[in-house]
Amino acid sequence: MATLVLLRHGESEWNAKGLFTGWVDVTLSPAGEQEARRGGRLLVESGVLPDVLHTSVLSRAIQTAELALGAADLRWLPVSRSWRLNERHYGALQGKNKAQTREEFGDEQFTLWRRSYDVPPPPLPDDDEFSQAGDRRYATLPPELLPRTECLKDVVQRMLPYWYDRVVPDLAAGRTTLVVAHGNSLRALVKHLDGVGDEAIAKLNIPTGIPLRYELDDEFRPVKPGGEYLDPEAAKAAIEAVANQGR
Ligand SMILES: O=C(O)[C@@H](CO)OP(=O)(O)O
Repeated sequence: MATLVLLRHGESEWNAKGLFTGWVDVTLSPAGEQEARRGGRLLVESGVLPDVLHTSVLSRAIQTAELALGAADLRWLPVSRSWRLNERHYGALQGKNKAQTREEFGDEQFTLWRRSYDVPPPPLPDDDEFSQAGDRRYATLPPELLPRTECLKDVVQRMLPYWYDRVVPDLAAGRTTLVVAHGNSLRALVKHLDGVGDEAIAKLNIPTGIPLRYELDDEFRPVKPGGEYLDPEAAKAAIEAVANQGR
């Protein structure tokens, strides 16, 4: 049996403005910083003390982990970071306002781009101001792996190698493992863990800043499907708010 804790970063500056973010490297809003610290306090109050940390290479996840672990007096934890835990690349929607996009393209197309399993938005040109084509943090990534857009299926495919090769070994060694990542990279991981269907995953949303604990069996599958938010009431309201973004 092993304990896995998933934490979506706190509210970012672009979450607050209602913009599609993806791989754009925005920082936390002041409210997001508070959420991150509260996430750390929830870990302590629930007696869930991680031994290791995994994050994406995006600042909002790194900041969240630092603030949460600071609040839990666990800044010293060993850490591993990977682009494979990054948010879904949102293609040509990066930098666009969600409500305006919904108005311009209609609810069906908006929902398809935002929550369908296998329909990616149009690709983002490399010369776009919100492109990551020249970003140093991806310089060692083979060019064919650097996405220009992704659907959730693509995220599952690029995230799973990191899960099997880097996270599972920590769990197998009995380490309580904290993964701090993003709305859609965590949806991809939850889809895998809980075996959520391609249709049903459209309805699954992850709130910012509230740790989600999973006890995993010897095959690294949840003992209790869906896991357990450390603040279930707050999670319920926040999940609803994520679902309604752009409306
Ligand atoms: O903009 C994004 O990158 C994500 C997460 O904030 O948005 P959504 O929840 O709409 O997929």
